[in-house]
Amino acid sequence: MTDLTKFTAAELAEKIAAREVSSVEVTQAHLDRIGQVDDFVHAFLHVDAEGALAAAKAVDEAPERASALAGVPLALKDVLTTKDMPTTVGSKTLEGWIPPYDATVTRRLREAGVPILGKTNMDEFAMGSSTENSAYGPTHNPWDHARIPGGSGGGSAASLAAFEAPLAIGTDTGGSIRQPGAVTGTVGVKPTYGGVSRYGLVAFSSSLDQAGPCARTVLDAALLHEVIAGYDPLDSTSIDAPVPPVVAAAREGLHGDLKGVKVGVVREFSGDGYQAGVQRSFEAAVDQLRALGAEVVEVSCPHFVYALPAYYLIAPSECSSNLARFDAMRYGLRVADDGTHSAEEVMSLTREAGFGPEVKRRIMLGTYALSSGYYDAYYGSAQKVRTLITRDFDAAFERVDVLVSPTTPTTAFKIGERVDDPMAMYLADLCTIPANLAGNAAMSVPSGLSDEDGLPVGLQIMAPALADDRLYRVGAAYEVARGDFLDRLPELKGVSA
Ligand SMILES: NC(=O)C[C@H](N)C(=O)O
Repeated sequence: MTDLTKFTAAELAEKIAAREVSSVEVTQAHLDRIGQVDDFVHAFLHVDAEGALAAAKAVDEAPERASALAGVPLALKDVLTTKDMPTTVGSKTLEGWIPPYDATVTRRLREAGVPILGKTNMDEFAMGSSTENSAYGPTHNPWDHARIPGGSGGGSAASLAAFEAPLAIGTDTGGSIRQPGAVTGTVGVKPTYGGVSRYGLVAFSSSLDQAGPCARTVLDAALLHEVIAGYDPLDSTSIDAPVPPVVAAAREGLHGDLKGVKVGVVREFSGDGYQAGVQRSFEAAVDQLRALGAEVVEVSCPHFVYALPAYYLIAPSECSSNLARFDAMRYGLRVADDGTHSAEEVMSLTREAGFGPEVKRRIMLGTYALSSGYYDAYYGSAQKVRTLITRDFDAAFERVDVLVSPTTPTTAFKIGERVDDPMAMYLADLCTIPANLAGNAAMSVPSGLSDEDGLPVGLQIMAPALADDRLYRVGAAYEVARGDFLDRLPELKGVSA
């Protein structure tokens, strides 16, 4: 029998629409796959077989398709609220919390007839680059069990690479969609800030957080992008503008022609600290873009090298304020509530017990950066750097249509390798952070496997705000030239094939 987990989302959607297969069959096939491999991968924190199958059945019984993805199941990062499933954000603080409302992204998925298989693992409050900061244990990279799947959205990316889901949702504050995409050989897109509603996205750093699509192909990501994007009055930073024509752009890209497209290679993102295999994969990808007809030039963005330090002032500052709401009174965990402690003691003991070390580190960094006397020197300077980075992008986009770089300096590192070295962990986002600080759109598309270690490498494509469609055109064209490589994914332990 055909293995329904091996198709793209676009193919599955067509088969379901033509009633060649039912959504129930497709959803069940993925639930079975999760049952077979997830003890090994640990991509999911919660699986909702009943809910997913009920949604699938509703699609099968509906007279009309609710969307282009109707019936195709999906894995949802556990940072987006779901009123019928727990939302833990990878933290003990919210263990068992069932939100009273759906995030706008969740609601749009349901309205589009997309069955939600479950919630995926993540670094606690999306702080991390390896999923090792999850309070529920790490996710493993399907390419190598001993390695990280990236973070914070490692669960979403791993679920795609392990064929547990054809589509997933991630969120990207500093790279949490793109870096996991790169190290698992999957596609991840951070849409323009404001392009996808943040309503119901548990906030880490509100001026940077952005939900986006994760998939195994560029066209699949585009189809999902179109379902979740668009203006939402419930999010004050949502952009009231038409969604860029991402699906049409992906289809155009599939013709494999990039004549007339100008591509800028970011000079600052190469050299020391970049693994040789990553560098070679990137150079080969640039050659392929050229072969597709693109005009390639080198572009300097001199302030990008300050993006990482600026991010580690801005993101922790916003986090220290956002996470103040976890006070043991309103949600989730409460300890020491035995009548012998004051309310303040209960709050502080609960925060001590509920937050992991990385979250505490960021709250302290942020509180320090915002404190009077230091505010101008730290937070204020970081905001100025943010403006300079935006100007670098503006200047670059006067010359080129898109910018490219490796998504990450290295391939997937070993579990445990960077846990005691926060700086090394932070460096995983060196190339992804500028797009978050400026608010523009960026994608990671696999550029095959590194010739050094046989692990996936990501090509990052960046476009101006509200020009997300450019990512899809270039990404899809490149993908055709690159060819398939997921068939080289090692067989997972415990899977009988
Ligand atoms: N949330 C993100 O986008 C991830 C980033 N690695 C961070 O730890 O902040």
